[in-house]
Order: sequence, then structure tokens, then C-alpha cells
Amino acid sequence: MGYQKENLDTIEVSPPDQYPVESPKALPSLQNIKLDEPSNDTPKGLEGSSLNNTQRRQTDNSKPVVNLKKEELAKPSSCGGNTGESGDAVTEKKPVQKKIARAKVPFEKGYSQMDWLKLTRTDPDLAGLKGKSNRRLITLEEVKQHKSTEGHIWTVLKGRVYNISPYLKFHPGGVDMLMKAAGKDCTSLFNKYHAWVNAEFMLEKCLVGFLDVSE
Ligand code: HEM
Repeated sequence: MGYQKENLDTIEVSPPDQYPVESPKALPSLQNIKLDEPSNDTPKGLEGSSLNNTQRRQTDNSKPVVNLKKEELAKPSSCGGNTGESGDAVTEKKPVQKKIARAKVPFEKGYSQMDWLKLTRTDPDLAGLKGKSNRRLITLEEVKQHKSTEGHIWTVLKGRVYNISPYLKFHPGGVDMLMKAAGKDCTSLFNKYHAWVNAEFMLEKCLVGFLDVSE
């Protein structure tokens, strides 16, 4: 028995010595294989997806368009297979769209988008209508009169009139930016910065009425 234990000990010691010798040999060979394969097909696509994941959050705005272009350009090269040059053409990063300066303002504690969602579910009168209907037609003149009254700052977005007062401090672009919408139709500004934002859902409870376009 004593002999067996000694034998086992010596056997157990030897494999850890072998692993570091074998694994470095094995890894480089695998890496070589992996590197060769994608470089023929879509190296740009792979680079783009992994690198952009970190960048995307900062500049979501123009990325989708640029990515689409890349994909479109990458398709012929991956079909052709041999044309590595066409891939290089993709790296000439000429922004197709004008880049809009985007600055997210760090939200105050208690003013995250999640907090806003909670508020919309708990506050009974974010629109400030005090029981009045939010189905009525509202003229732009009336909207203009609600640009500084505390608690009653209105804007028009895609034909709907909202009271944006309660949302001001929750707006990720900051109060100042959202105040540019006060008392007027902010649809084009809104679309300029973030056409993808689902304001209809976010401001549902702030609906005051609908813009009267008959005038
Ligand atoms: C009236 C309704 C509006 C709503 C519901 C709204 C909502 C939002 C949301 C959800 C974001 C975060 C977007 C993201 O994370 O991708 C955001 C960001 C921003 N918004 Fe607004 N917004 C409104 C109006 C405006 C207006 C009128 C302006 C400009 C005058 C504006 C300028 C910005 C800017 C500069 C940012 C920060 C950077 C960015 O993410 O693009 N927003 N807004």
C-alpha cells in the first residue's frame, strides 16, 4: 500500500508538468487555424461586430446606417471570397450621415428611465388635466401658452400634445434640451436626435390632447 501511494504521488505530479508544455503548443496551432479562415471571408464584419459592441452605446445614432453599409459592402466580398481588397475599401470610414452631437446627461438619483416608468404607473395625473378629457383638439396657439408654467409645459409630438413637465428631469438628454420643445411642435427636433425613441409609449400618461390642424 505504501508503495502504491508513493507511485500515485509521482504520477499525479507529472501531468501538471506536461500540461503547460502541451497547451502552449496546442493553442497557437488552433489560433493559426482560426485566424486564417475569417481573414478570407469577412474580417471586417467580425472586427466590426466585436469592436462596435463597445462603441455602439456611445454613438447608436449613426451606427445602424454605417453598419448597413458595411454589410452591403461586405456581401460582395464574402461572395467573391478572394477579394480582400474590397474589404479594405470598407475600412475607409467615410461617415454617410452627418453626426449629431449626442450627450446623455447622467440622471439624478431617482430619475432613471425605470423610475419614470414606475411614476407613469403610479401617478394618476401626469398630464395635469384634473379629470378633463385628453381627447380634445388643441390649437398650436394654446400649446404656445404652455411653455413656462410650472407643471404645465406642453409640446407637440407627431400630432399629439403632451405635458412634458413631469418628464423633464427624467429626460436622458437633459432638461435644457427638452425645454427646447416647450410650447411648440418638437417633432423634427425629436426625430433629429432619436427618431427611434417610443415617445408615444413613454409619454402616454402625459397626453393632453391632439393638435388641431384645421386652422
Ligand atoms: C418630447 C419627447 C422626448 C422624449 C420622450 C425623449 C426621450 C429621450 C430618450 C428615451 C432618450 C435616450 C435615448 C437613447 O438612450 O438612445 C433621449 C436622449 C436625448 N434626447 Fe430626448 N426626448 C424627447 C425630446 C427631445 C428633444 C425635443 C430633444 C432636442 C431638443 C431631445 C434631445 C435629446 C438628446 C440630446 C439626448 C441624449 C443623447 C442621445 O441619446 O441621443 N429630446 N431622449
